Amino acid sequence: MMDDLFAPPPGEEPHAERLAAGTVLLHGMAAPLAAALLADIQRIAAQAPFRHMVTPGGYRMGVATTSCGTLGWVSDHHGYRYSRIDPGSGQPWPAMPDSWRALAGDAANRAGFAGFVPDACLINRYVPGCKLSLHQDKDERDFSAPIVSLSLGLPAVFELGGLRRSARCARLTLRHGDILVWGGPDRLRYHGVLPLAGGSHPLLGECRINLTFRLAG
Ligand SMILES: O=C(O)CCC(=O)C(=O)O
Ligand SMILES: [Fe+2]
Repeated sequence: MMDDLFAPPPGEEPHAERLAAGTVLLHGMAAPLAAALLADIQRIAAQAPFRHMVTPGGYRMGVATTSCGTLGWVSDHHGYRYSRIDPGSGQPWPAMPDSWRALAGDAANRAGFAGFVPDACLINRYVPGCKLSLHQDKDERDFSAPIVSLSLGLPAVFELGGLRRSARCARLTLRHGDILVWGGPDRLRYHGVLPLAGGSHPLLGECRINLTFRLAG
């Protein structure tokens, strides 16, 4: 597959690009695992289907989301929060696969954040035209743990802003298999995703899936 040409050969370290003191892009780190990750995502989504959450302001999100782990991210007219229960099913969220937790811990470690053990993974699905407005990830209880973000499928333009909404954003392309880690002084940076461009990915088709691993509780 085309994209695999850009993944590091087995046993070789992924190219790590430090973008800021607490922000590292691990190019293609997850590409060799993409098929297994996708099979896990399909299993999780069979139990906790992707849905379009409604923001506290009453806006239906274009991005479709689900979660796995002890806690899942939910939004409704009461606000944004983490919940042990999937409001769609009334059941706990699907378990986070051990291999996902290990991969996220490994990525965090390579970025300089040792000992990261996520308890939540938010799974976002974008189709062409979908975007995610500039925001901070601040619903988690403890900001000492980083955010580990893994991208699959179509490439997206990610906006990396500053600690204030008004700060100028850097733009970077997140490609299939890339893992972006931000933490420490960068943990509360504003960030967002520009409208996804059209296209078709050999493995995922006309979509992009992003996993964000968090320590939420
Ligand atoms: O899709 C992405 O790359 C970012 C997702 C994100 O920022 C979030 O889920 O909070
Ligand atoms: Fe975010």
